Amino acid sequence: MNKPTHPYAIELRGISKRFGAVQANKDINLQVPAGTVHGIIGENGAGKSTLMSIIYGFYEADSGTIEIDGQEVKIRNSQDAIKAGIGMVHQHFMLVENFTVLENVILGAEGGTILKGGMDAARKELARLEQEFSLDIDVDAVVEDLPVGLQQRVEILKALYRGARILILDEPTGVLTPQEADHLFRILDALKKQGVTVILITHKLREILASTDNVSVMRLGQMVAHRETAKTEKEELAELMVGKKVRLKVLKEEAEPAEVKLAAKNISYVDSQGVTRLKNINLELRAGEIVGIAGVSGNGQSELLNVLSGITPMSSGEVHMAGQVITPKAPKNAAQMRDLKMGHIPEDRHKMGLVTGFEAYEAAVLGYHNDPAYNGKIFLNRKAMLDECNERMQDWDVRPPNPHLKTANFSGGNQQKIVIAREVEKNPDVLLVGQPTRGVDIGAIENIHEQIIKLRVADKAILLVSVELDEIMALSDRILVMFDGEIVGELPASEADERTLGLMMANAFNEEGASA
Ligand SMILES: Nc1ncnc2c1ncn2[C@@H]1O[C@H](COP(=O)(O)OP(=O)(O)OP(=O)(O)O)[C@@H](O)[C@H]1O
Repeated sequence: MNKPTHPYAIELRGISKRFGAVQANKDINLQVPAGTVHGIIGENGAGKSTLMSIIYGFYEADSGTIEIDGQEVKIRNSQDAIKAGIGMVHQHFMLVENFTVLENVILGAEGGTILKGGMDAARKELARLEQEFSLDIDVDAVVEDLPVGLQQRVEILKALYRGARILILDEPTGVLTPQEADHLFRILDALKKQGVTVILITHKLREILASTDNVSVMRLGQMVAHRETAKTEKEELAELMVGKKVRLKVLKEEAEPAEVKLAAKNISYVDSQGVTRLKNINLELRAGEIVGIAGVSGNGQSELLNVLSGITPMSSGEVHMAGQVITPKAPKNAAQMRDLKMGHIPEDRHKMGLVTGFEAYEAAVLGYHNDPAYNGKIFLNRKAMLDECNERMQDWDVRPPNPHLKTANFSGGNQQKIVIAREVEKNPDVLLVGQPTRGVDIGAIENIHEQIIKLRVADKAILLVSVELDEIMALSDRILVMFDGEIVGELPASEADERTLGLMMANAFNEEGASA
């Protein structure tokens, strides 16, 4: 890798971007020293993604300049960004699942390594990069067979193959196990040693403190602070982001679980391809307890939430709830489960929680539109819906508090607040919660966690699925671990730690336990 030729790999001056009434970026200045890891933090809607989209050419700034290695560049699209040596690893991977790693990496790559040297040259270059940065990838593996952590490394390889010297990672650890996240940070370290500059967007201050050299803080579209990481701490960063002191710990009393509110007995689910996704799941949720489900994404957690919430019919087994026995022969759909007082915060807010073309006040009653509160004589009572939406936006600090804004145009965290508020405010007896704080900032996490604890205090039964082990450990009273469609272990939260859970999630506990 070439030695940096300028102290700043990238420098932004006076970048502004407006979307209608929203000033998403305002006069942003940023200097990222070459060969460093630079964190960008900020609340939901602070403008981080907009800024990165400008650097990567998805949006053009209204004003301001971008310099790479001291040279001003015009970035009108992602091809320009790639030419300027910028690579981006998105939250949602952009890989062709049934292609191999090699095919994915060379797909669409410009410059014609393939043309000049054929596949062999491409393979050689990949092997070099793969080794240089300890990526640990088999370039002939088919992407769909790879766990998420490896798919992410394929994205990194793809960017490096295209000559990236500045790599932007947007919330990279959201879907990783702790072990995969550790590996990612080792890779970032290797990148840095080779002179690559990394920009890391994350809501996790622990990651910022552990892996960055400098950190910049955004609030309400502006860059409000820059800090050398070694000279700051979690509390200061949280306060800079939110503009006030933030409690970083969940406060809760000892649980006093009461009667069983939901019991799943021997549930199995075989999908339309004939693949068994859930195997003999047995679990009970009691009033006044939070049961956490830990697991690497894709091990049946989503299917479990879908089956329990009535979205997907189970293949065998029974669910007992509110005096009803639900079986494959006597199923209940999602609306009927809602009538039994089940709330569901789905994992994927885009696909299942919202209709992104709807305005916020419409999305705020999705699934509850038959509620008499919103029912006019012929049409829905728009005023009642708007009033309620306005009130909830205040209570849940949704930004901007505009019930007419299309849900697609809220930042990820604010979309999440709209969904959670809708489900929690209906006061369910049983609440299924999937990834409640994915992509949500520290202030909003505090609020969401408080609400979930309040429901527990009010004797609700809560099933929490999250890839965030901190969250599972902080909120749950009991933790179940899922692997390959089965519950492979259970621990009281008081006995759980990250390493133990991480190993159980990889179903490696016994082997490592034996060798430790
Ligand atoms: N295409 C768009 N049209 C209208 N408004 C937008 C658009 N994209 C972003 N915004 C608004 O710009 C502001 C900044 O959003 P942005 O996504 O950059 O924030 P963020 O800091 O990345 O948030 P998060 O952490 O939730 O991802 C928000 O108020 C958002 O609603």
